Amino acid sequence: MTTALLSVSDKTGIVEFAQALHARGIRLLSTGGTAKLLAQNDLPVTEVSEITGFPEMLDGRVKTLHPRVHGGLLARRDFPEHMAALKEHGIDTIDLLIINLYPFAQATAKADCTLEDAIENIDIGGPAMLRAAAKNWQDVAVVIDPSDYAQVLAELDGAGLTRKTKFGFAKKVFSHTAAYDGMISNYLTSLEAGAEDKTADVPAREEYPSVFNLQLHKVQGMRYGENPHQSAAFYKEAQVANGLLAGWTQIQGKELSFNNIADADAAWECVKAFDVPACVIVKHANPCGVAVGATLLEAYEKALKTDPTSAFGGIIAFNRPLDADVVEKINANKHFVEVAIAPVITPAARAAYASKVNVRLLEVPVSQAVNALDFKRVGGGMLLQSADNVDIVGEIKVVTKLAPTEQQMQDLLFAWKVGRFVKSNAIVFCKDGMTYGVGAGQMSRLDSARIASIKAKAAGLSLDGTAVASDAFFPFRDGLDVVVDAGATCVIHPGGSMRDQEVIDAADERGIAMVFTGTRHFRH
Ligand SMILES: NC(=O)c1ncn([C@@H]2O[C@H](COP(=O)(O)O)[C@@H](O)[C@H]2O)c1NC=O
Repeated sequence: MTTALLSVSDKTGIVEFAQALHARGIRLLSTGGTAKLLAQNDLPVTEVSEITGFPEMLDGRVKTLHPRVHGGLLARRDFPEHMAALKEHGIDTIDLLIINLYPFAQATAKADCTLEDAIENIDIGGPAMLRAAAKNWQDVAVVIDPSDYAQVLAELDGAGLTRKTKFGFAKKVFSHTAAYDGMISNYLTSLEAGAEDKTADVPAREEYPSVFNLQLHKVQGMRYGENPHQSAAFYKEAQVANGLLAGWTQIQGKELSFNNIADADAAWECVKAFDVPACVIVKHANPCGVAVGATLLEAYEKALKTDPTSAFGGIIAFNRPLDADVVEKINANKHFVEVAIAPVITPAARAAYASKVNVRLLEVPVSQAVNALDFKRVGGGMLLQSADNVDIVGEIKVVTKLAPTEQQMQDLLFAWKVGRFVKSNAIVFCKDGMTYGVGAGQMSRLDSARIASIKAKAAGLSLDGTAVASDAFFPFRDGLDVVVDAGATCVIHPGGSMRDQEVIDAADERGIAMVFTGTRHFRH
């Protein structure tokens, strides 16, 4: 390896890396700003303009777009005719390319970014060199990630960069340029009509671009998908926001399955919604026990009471560090869980779980972060929407003669929070920071109401004095009658039905308190 070309926008670590290359006898070529920085640090550097015979021009739009650069990158060293062409035209080979591109993402994230600014931040020469070098990966190593600098130096000190490393770098490059172009496409196709006539303005943008590009990185292949005859793999975003499930650290247990991950996400999203110690137990993507308490132990014991039968083999999530006392209780209850999730699993809790080798333990930092967009696959298409991450929009309105007491209001708000994480139609009975009955995923709200009360009875729980949340309005009074017959004394739902008055009259007639939220929380 004799010659390296360095051309970076983000100059972090570049001086040290260039020093290390120089110390290994590698000649340094570089573009304007990068070359200047290297020279300031006493490194002998040849400017690209010296070898092209052209100054960098057009405000940097043309720097490296020249046969002396691209010939040096693209010539196959094992093709005599390629090498002869280089010799004929006096072109030297370039063996190592170190690049990062104009920061389009950072530029367009700024509130005052005009269309002109955005366009100027589209790198042209960089991707061209990246693609050239990556295409010729057998002869040229191309490094875009500063975290790879150390590996490059280590391999240079050995037998030279391996084919595996160079091919890995080439794959990384094409994924990177695909993501870079995807980002540009998302930006440009989100501009509102007429942006092209006002390039000096900050352009108005549609929420959803006309072409949507998304890049995901494979985390793991899976033994199977939702069912054993389905294949599956798990992918995640390049940058997972702190607090989202995909940022998990697995402490113990077998590999997570497709259903484990889907259910873990449901449990984690629900438990994160609470700001006091909380426990959520999920089965088949629905909470079958949710509770808050003064301690996690109390929250766990309450959550388990809702539906101990369904809780067996479920996914359990906590929003506070999980300590040994809770794990010991889980073990004493012979409560088998597939996955346990918490922001921290203390060494004592890990020790208490150590003998249950099949239980997957995940740590995920707690935060209020949610996915910016929610996706749902349909045949030949994809639905995109923003996250359903509001508890209540607007004011809660008491619509009955009877207003809820302070305690009832607390129970109603708890039930409403839980209801957001229950598949529609959702009916949730709650009291004292705990779910008493969960009716999920029924085609009729009436059936969800009936199922919730049947399940509560099966768990030996009385629904007397409970608060009920319904994820959408009661279209008729019948659903309301079912929950009041079961023992509920207050109800929260969005309202907005044609027959609101019929339902309000029914609530008054039955002597319960009812509030409207004005917000619906369907979940499919
Ligand atoms: N136009 C070109 O020929 C060209 N060649 C390299 N660049 C980019 O220029 C940047 C480095 O510039 P400088 O070394 O002048 O700070 C890199 O992000 C590199 O990707 C170019 N700039 C943009 O297209």
